Amino acid sequence: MGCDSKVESTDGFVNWQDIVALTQSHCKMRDPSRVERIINEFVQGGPERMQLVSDFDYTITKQRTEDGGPVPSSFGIFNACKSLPVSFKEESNKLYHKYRPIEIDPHMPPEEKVQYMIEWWTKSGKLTSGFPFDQAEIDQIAGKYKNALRDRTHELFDDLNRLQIPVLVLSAGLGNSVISLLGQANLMYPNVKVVSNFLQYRDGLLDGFQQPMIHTFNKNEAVLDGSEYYDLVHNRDHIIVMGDSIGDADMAAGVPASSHIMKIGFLFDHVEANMEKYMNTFDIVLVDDQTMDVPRALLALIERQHKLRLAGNGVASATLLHT
Ligand SMILES: C[n+]1cn([C@@H]2O[C@H](COP(=O)(O)OP(=O)(O)O)[C@@H](O)[C@H]2O)c2nc(N)[nH]c(=O)c21
Ligand SMILES: [Mg+2]
Repeated sequence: MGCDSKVESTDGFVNWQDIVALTQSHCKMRDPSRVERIINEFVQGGPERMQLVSDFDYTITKQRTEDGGPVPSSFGIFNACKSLPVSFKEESNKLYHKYRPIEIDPHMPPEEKVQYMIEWWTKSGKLTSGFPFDQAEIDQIAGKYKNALRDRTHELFDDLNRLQIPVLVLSAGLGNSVISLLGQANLMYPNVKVVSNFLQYRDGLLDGFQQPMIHTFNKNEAVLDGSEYYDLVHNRDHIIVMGDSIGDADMAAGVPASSHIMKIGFLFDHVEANMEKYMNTFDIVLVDDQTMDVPRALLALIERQHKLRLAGNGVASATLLHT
């Protein structure tokens, strides 16, 4: 259905019920009035105050494809490469089976998990060392999944590029796969930055991951402190955060407390069991939504008001259908 917005207002105020994408039955909001307030702040602030932070795996890629085919994670794309030594695959599997249950253990407090996660990413880096590896292998596999991106991802990235809104793709996975897939899908616009774990080479052989290590518990904007990207976005206090895991909601941690943050969560697995947690964590929960329609609807409103302002018309007085 695209990002239709049915907005009729004489004072520029947007009612959430008029945003068609938000009225869909699979779009859930704990507090619609809060969502409405933030949208109006975004609309009034304009594109120059906006930034978007997104997870990659199962947020930019789909959680479910039309043909039911699986979508590998960024580490999964690497692990599917044929030239990897058998011992690498075995050891890496062992690590996964040891640490993944800890990562998702609902009883262990996060403070305790951090050490285990650092251990996992460190051991994984050590394993990813000492053998030759050609990026072309990742490119070949990633290329097969260009169509596994959410519907209208291209339109979303076009919107963001046109509005010059910085996009941070933050992934605790493997950056080489992320960049490869986004690049082959022609989405690596100049306003897109990928912060993730990248392969490092020494003397022609793999030598683990480059620093800083990005794991599930430091996967937020604080890790950017002092970087060029931080300088670019630190004045942009209107933030859209998108993710599919509960931890993704914290990706804007590190930005000034006064910021307005809209957290969008894509929920697919174990919907009933997870619903309450997602509703308490994200402002908007999208259940089995494999599109970018909701973030696009927000951007359409921001762009519409921006254009009216540029045209010398301070408030929205137009009726705009099917933008
Ligand atoms: C170190 N390490 C971490 N992971 C997983 O990769 C995920 C990357 O984290 P993420 O960027 O939050 O991606 P997500 O969208 O999949 O949540 C983590 O949640 C871990 O479960 C890993 N997965 C594989 N296959 N191999 C690894 O070495 C490895
Ligand atoms: Mg994810």
